[in-house]
Amino acid sequence: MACQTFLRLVQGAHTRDGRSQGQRNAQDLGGVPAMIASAPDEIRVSEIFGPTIQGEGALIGQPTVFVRTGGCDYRCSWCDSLHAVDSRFRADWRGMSTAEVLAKVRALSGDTPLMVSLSGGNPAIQPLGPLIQQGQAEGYRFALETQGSVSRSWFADLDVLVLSPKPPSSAMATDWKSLRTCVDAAASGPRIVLKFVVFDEADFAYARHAAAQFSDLPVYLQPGNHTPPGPQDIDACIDTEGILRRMAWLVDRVIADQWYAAHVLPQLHVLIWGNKRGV
Ligand SMILES: C[S@@+](CC[C@H](N)C(=O)[O-])C[C@H]1O[C@@H](n2cnc3c(N)ncnc32)[C@H](O)[C@@H]1O
Ligand SMILES: Nc1nc2[nH]cc(C(=O)O)c2c(=O)[nH]1
Ligand code: SF4
Ligand SMILES: [Mg+2]
Repeated sequence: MACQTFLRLVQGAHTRDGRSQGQRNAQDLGGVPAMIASAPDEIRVSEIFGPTIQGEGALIGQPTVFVRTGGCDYRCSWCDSLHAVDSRFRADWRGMSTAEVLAKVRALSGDTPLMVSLSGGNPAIQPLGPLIQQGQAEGYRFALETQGSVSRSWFADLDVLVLSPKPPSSAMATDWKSLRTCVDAAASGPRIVLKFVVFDEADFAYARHAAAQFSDLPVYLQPGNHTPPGPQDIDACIDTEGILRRMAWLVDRVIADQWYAAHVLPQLHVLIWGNKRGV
């Protein structure tokens, strides 16, 4: 698909159906059970790749294998991983057992344990508890990235839980109660961090407000990117200039606000490779 066409598709998600944010989220959340793979222990996988470096947030720079699950209860207007969200890509997703996923992780890492990032889609809607336990028994560590809409008791077993609630520019509404439940579910175990995508002033204000409600959690801010996901010719339309402009603005904004506890980082992998898959 041509780059511009894809970009229009992604941006169009803002006003696609005229429903309110709350209505859209409620309907999407209602679909969660249907998105869990039919066999109860099967993990719906979009892609497994690496090792590469973690490009975002608290673990930036760490060699990591990514397990990207398929299916999400959100539809962020600017999602950079639509191939793991939109049902148009469903044919590329595959139901895999815990053993199959672990075997792939082992093969990619040359049997040397490292950090595994569980991302998606929303990995919280997949049965990942056994993978985390069995992988950890072999020395692998697990981080999970989620928007905080669905919590699981097995969050407590993670090494790192990255909660990335979605700001106004995403056109999604935050369920603050669910977000709190995620934090509570993980309270006894992993390191928990907040990561916010920021495109504009309203997103910045949202991040400020959300962080204030979880004042003991470290905060990572990253400039949003409008680079569409997918095709191989992605480098041709990477929005590097826009990303760096927003990055500079975000640094200024944090300093002006004396928000000295915040960390500001770009998506390093996007700067290096664009939104290319598998890196
Ligand atoms: C693709 S999401 C998958 C995990 C989960 N659904 C979530 O949103 O946290 C992984 C990370 O990428 C971030 N992300 C997605 N699209 C982005 C974009 N266009 N610019 C910057 N970050 C983006 C999300 O906010 C999240 O922190
Ligand atoms: N290198 C690299 N770092 C990442 N950090 C978060 C990613 C994601 O899409 O979840 C991601 C990704 O896809 N690649
Ligand atoms: S919650 Fe994450 S995976 Fe789902 S649409 Fe938003 S950014 Fe994409
Ligand atoms: Mg990504």
